[in-house]
Amino acid sequence: MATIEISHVSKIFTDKKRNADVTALADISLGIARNEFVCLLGPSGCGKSTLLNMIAGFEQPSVGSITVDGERITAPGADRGVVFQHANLMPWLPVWENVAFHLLLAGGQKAERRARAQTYIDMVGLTGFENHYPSELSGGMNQRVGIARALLMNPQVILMDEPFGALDEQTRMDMQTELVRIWQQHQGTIAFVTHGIDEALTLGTHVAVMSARPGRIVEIIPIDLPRPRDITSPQFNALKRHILALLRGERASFQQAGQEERV
Ligand SMILES: Nc1ncnc2c1ncn2[C@@H]1O[C@H](COP(=O)(O)OP(=O)(O)OP(=O)(O)O)[C@@H](O)[C@H]1O
Repeated sequence: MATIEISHVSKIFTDKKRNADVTALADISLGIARNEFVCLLGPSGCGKSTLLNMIAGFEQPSVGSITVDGERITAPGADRGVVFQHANLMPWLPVWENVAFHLLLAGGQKAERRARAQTYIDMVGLTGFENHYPSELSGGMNQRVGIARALLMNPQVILMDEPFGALDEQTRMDMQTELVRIWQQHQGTIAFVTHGIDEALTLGTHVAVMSARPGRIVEIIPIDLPRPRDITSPQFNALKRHILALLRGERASFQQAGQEERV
């Protein structure tokens, strides 16, 4: 059985201001197996974040169900670590205290928190920055702190919502390399939301291409390319061309339907 099982999930939001319903997702079924790294790729507004938020337990499906290791998701839990576009760190706490923040909430002793934090600080390549404050770090380093904080709970799955979206190109590529290394070392299951075709193809064991709203899964593409991935290789470009064609097809049907596009 898959670690994450999304079964016939639809999500309808009620837009109270306009007195209308918005169907964000329609009949999504997707299984993510243990240790898979699945990138959710699709046009803006197709419901990627909504789907991730439902796996996280922040939102509930209107129809269908989501399970993690067979347990139906009804609320957030320590089995799922979440990393957002912005790390949302506590500016008054040093790196190690931010990494061990959940242990602080749980009433853990300082020595234990410090020791547990160090493992993950080392894993994300921040050794030596334990006592720095978030304002003293670059955007990429702050994201590493956010990733370490999510890993510390040793979650079954890590859910990432455009975690590198706010970084410059070079830092983003460095972070992608780091994330693949961490994923290989940590042996986790990852669902990763992105706008970037290159990013999805660089990271994923699979890319789930989604349609414009209401979001559906158009195709789940297994990515068998060797790592580290060569973004200039003919195989990489062939996959990119295929995904572009899928997304262009989606965009054309979206525009024909007379809807506004926000890509
Ligand atoms: N709380 C909400 N109430 C009403 N509508 C919502 C709510 N959250 C999301 N939506 C709508 O659901 C649709 C999907 O939004 P979502 O943020 O999941 O898309 P996305 O693919 O992650 O977009 P982007 O790539 O631009 O971040 C959008 O049309 C959005 O306006």
